[in-house]
Amino acid sequence: MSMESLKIAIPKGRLYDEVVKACLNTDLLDDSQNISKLSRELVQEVSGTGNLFLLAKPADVPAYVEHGAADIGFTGKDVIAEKERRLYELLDLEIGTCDLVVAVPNDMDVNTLEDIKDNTRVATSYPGIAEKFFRDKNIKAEIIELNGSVELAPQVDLADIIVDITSTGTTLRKNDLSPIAEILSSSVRLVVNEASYRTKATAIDRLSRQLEKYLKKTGDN
Ligand SMILES: Nc1ncnc2c1ncn2[C@@H]1O[C@H](COP(=O)(O)OP(=O)(O)OP(=O)(O)O)[C@@H](O)[C@H]1O
Ligand SMILES: O=P(O)(O)OC[C@H]1O[C@H](OP(=O)(O)OP(=O)(O)O)[C@H](O)[C@@H]1O
Repeated sequence: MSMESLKIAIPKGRLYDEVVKACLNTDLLDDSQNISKLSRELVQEVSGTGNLFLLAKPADVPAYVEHGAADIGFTGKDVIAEKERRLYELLDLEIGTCDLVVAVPNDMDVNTLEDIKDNTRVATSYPGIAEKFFRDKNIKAEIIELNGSVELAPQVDLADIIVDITSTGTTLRKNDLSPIAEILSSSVRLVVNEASYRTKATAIDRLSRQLEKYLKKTGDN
């Protein structure tokens, strides 16, 4: 049976290997149809299927999907939640798991959210999520947007506290920070363009079922 071909936005950084591994268990890709991030080609056509893999920054995957440059995409819930978008979130792949937390310097006298004073400066790469979180808690925070190495900011007095990802906890620990609240727990999700889900429903539903089967198989082990 010939399937509709799909444009698939995938994250080219740390999530790449696990996302490709999941795709290898679907019609999107098989072992003989290699894609490679080492080639530096950001659009890669898969032989035989007409599927196109787009290698994007994880935070940009939702934009490619929302605007229809990609039919579907794989990326972290953290970056999906950062901005309100018109797209469907179809599946949790349970890979790339990490937590978005509020963390404070160990020598700061703050143990819970209630201890945070008004006008506290918060460094984060998630200004949308952080803004909303503190607003909902009636805490007046001043958000300072950074693109990475957020744990550095409190050490040089650019910010008082941070909102950032933690996974093993090493980066927080090595920078004398402790988490005091979890904002969201993240993992890789399959997201789908709204129009593509109407015009390519057969291929997308089939893919979703294959991924679910793969998840069940890996979960059982
Ligand atoms: N320590 C971690 N452990 C597991 N998953 C993580 C961790 N940190 C981030 N992630 C997930 O991976 C995504 C970021 O991936 P990656 O680090 O490749 O992108 P990036 O932030 O654009 O990095 P860079 O700017 O270094 O290319 C996050 O959005 C999150 O979903
Ligand atoms: O709990 P850990 O296992 O230490 O992981 C957490 C770190 O991983 C990510 O950083 P990344 O390596 O992507 O660098 P970045 O700070 O430039 O985003 C995240 O932003 C944390 O800094």
